Amino acid sequence: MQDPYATSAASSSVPLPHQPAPVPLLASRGLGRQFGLHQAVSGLSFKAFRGEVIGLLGPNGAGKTTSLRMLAGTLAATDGELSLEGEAFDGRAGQRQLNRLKRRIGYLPEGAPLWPQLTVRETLECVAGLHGLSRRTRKERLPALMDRLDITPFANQLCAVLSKGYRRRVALAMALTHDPDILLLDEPTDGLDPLQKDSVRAFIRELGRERLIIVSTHLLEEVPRICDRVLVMANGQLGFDDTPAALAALSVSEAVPSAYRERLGAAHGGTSPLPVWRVILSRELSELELASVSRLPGVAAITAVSPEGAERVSRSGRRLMADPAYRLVGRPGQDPRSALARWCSYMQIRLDECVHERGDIEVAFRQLVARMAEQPAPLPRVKRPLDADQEVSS
Ligand SMILES: Nc1ncnc2c1ncn2[C@@H]1O[C@H](COP(=O)(O)OP(=O)(O)OP(=O)(O)O)[C@@H](O)[C@H]1O
Repeated sequence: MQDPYATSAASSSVPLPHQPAPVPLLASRGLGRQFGLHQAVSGLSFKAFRGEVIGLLGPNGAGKTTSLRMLAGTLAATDGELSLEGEAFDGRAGQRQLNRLKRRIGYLPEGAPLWPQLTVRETLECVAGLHGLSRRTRKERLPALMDRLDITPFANQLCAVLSKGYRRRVALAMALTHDPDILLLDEPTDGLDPLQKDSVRAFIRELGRERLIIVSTHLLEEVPRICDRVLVMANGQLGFDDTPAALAALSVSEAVPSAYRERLGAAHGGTSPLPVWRVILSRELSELELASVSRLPGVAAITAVSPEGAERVSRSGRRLMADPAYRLVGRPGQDPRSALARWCSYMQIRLDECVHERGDIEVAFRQLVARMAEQPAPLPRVKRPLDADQEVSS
């Protein structure tokens, strides 16, 4: 996985003139959806590229399903537009144009709706027919897909009697029938047993090598395993767009004094994490020495932390004070460790430990969502452009 700080530094570098900016496979600009007077999603903007697996996170009601439905072309947007390899689609896109979008997209909807009166095989045949796949392509693709998702033994079973986990797998197979290059998956591992969860996650990673995958999930532990990038939504708005490691790092940088966080974070989009190291030295630093460290290249701040268990026991059983521990905050994209090591050597202070604090994705998610909840909710437009539940016909 990429180092988040390396990413921040790279993204801030100016592209060389001869390098054309890559065209995103899917992009959304100011996408929004209003249901009646309720603004469910507003100002959703991001660019997504082939080969990315993007996690879409957010608390219940954040707007994830609404966003995925708009991206899949099954729900009309009331604001903004999305584009597929540069071709723009907005709420007024015609059916023919939307069908072109749908041919490129595989969508696994929330709840995995199936046709109860059809068998698994009939379901996949039917979906393949709707996508206009030739008999030959169906013969090659469907058995392989059923094998990969372990549903071959249930091929002749009615969908109505499938267990929740198998319904999910059949729905995933339906989304993949036409071999789309964009996959939008709404909670794909919901209801699966632990072994199947692992198998589907591995499958998603495999599929993501050559496609773009956007996957909504409440299972935060699966995000670092399958995603290269995370979008976090709350109140219908996007509040974070970076790597899973960068999201986890937010939990550590939350512990950084707010004055530094605001000063440095604001310069990097507000939610950018600051790189943090836990440092243990052979002796305590004076105020003067702390000020001297905070001026080293790449250092934003250094603060003393109270170590858990303020004392330790030596081999002889003697109680010793714990080593002085500090939290060293780097500037985004910079690594202050060598400067610190040189300073310690000059000052004849032993640098016992300098460990990158990676943080905890669950803690970071909670903190971020709580912070986003404090922001005012988006105001709906007074005029209703569409009825509350108007959808795009499929
Ligand atoms: N068809 C609809 N008509 C009216 N309101 C809707 C409709 N669909 C969604 N909403 C509202 O839009 C908001 C966002 O819902 P959405 O289902 O997108 O959230 P979510 O993040 O997917 O939630 P969850 O994690 O619970 O699935 C909610 O307040 C929901 O009640």
